[in-house]
Amino acid sequence: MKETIPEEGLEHFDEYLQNYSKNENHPLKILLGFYKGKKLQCAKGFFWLICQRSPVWVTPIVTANIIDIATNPGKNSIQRILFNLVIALLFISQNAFSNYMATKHFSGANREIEGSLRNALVRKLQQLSIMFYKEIQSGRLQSKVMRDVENVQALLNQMVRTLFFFILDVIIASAVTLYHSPLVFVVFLAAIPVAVAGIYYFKKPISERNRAFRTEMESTQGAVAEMLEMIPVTRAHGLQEVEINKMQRYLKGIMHQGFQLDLMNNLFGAASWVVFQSFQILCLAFTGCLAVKGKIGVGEVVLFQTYFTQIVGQISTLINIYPDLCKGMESVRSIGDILEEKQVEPNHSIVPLGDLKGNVRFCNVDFKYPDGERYILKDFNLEVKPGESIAFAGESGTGKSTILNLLIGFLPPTDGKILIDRINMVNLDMNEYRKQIAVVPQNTILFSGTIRENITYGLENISDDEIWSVIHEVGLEDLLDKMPDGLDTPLGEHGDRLSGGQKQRISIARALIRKPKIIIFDEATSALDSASEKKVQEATDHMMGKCTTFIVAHRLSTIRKADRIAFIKDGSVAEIGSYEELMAKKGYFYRLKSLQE
Ligand SMILES: Nc1ncnc2c1ncn2[C@@H]1O[C@H](COP(=O)(O)OP(=O)(O)OP(=O)(O)O)[C@@H](O)[C@H]1O
Repeated sequence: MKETIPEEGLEHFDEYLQNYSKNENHPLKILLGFYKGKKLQCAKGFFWLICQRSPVWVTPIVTANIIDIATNPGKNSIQRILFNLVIALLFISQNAFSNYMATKHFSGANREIEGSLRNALVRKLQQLSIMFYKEIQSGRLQSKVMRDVENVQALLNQMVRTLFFFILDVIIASAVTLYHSPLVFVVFLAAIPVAVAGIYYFKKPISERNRAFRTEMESTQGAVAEMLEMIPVTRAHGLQEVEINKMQRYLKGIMHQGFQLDLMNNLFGAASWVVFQSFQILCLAFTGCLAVKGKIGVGEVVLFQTYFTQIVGQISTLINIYPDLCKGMESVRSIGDILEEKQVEPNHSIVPLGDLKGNVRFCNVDFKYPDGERYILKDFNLEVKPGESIAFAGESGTGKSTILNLLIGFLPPTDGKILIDRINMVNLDMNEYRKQIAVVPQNTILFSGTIRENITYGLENISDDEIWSVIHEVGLEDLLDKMPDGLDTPLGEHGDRLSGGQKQRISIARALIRKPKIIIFDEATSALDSASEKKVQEATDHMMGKCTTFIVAHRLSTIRKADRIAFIKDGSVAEIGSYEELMAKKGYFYRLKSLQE
């Protein structure tokens, strides 16, 4: 049997954000909010759940009837027993089908919520500012997208069935008991406050220990991701034991918090078992006494006992899954940390940019990192004309990469403004702007696709000729000749099969194929040998004049051909001019250049 989830799509992003902001700090309300728009599906699911559960309510009545008939045989006893048997069999036999139908409706809804939640997280992660990522380990985020959403999905599945069955069982058992004996009903009622008191007493410590455990898991996941990234460095320096010891500290943390959580969960489970088993046996003794006194029949003793066992069973299940419910609620909060995160990259999109020409102007820009103490840029002014190439030079840490990040819009100026084609950057649609620029970052980032996919990343309908043209520009023909499937050769994770220089040239090819109006090279030639550097240098020189080019390079010889070089010192431009002019001036640039020779 193959069923599919009704395709409503996974796009519930705005709805989920509203759900979180409206029901702040109420995970249960947030959970119910996920079912918005799924009322019909839930109603159908509940109908089938009632059918599925019905044998549990009917069989005790049938059992009691048969026992009563057997202990007091009379006219038509066999027929009456057979009639009860048929009724019971009818209810029992439909259970498999109704179970399937209930699962189909609820699992469909819950899996869709699971997918939509992950989709909402992915969308939000794509909106958060680059600064947010500098502050949080990626492993923690992975844990939220995968593990926390899985916990919420498990919670939804458990919540629906267990809570619904509990409520129905209590109602049916109470109604039938009340009908047969109000006195026994009162004994039944006494179990409820005991359950509530138990949950109330254990609620806080279980929640706290769940939170501590979840935080510990997130930290460890972050540390594992970091350890994996560091493996080549660790191995190269023979620091395996240092890393193992570092990881052991995290693992001990999980061990400790997990142990505390297990103790609390089990104490809770055991305490409730003792209380309810005692209740059950008391109930049996009580109804037994009533039967001895002739107030109720033997069949009714069995009926009450079965119902009471059911209610106790349901309460025990509820109590046993309570820690899981807490874990799920904690995950609802954890997902909220991302969905409610305020560090979203602003994108006002007030003024249309149209075709970018490439005029860039920094007007009195001040910049300070949110957690930084000093201004990296102070009263920074610079105008770059379309097609001009400008290189930034200066000592390490003077803010060259920061200027490029401001230009990409990763960082907002603390004061002052950046004009792009005379439009203040804060009023631009950043996606429209960034589609017309290209960046070759300091650290090359490749993914596990093919060479073709890595070069054309995100672009469609790019011909082989266009790809080959940029491959020639960056001098990658030699590499392609050696690749078994040419452009369609997979690169392995992060392009690990390539040399640093080859990776960097692919990164440059990715920038060039976009035919950008502004191109930004952040030390793009730093990992290249002299032969590759020459080829890249030619490609860079080729780009100069075609589009506005910004370059940061430590090797000052590589920026020789730039139209102007701006020497950055104390947060602003200390010197500006062509290579020859700055060398002739014998100022800061000249001195730095002389140090490199
Ligand atoms: N996220 C951050 N938070 C606080 N300070 C930062 C952050 N990133 C960078 N800085 C600081 O800002 C200053 C400028 O950094 P930037 O990377 O722009 O310098 P740079 O001139 O490109 O250096 P280099 O030539 O060594 O690459 C440095 O002192 C650095 O420590």
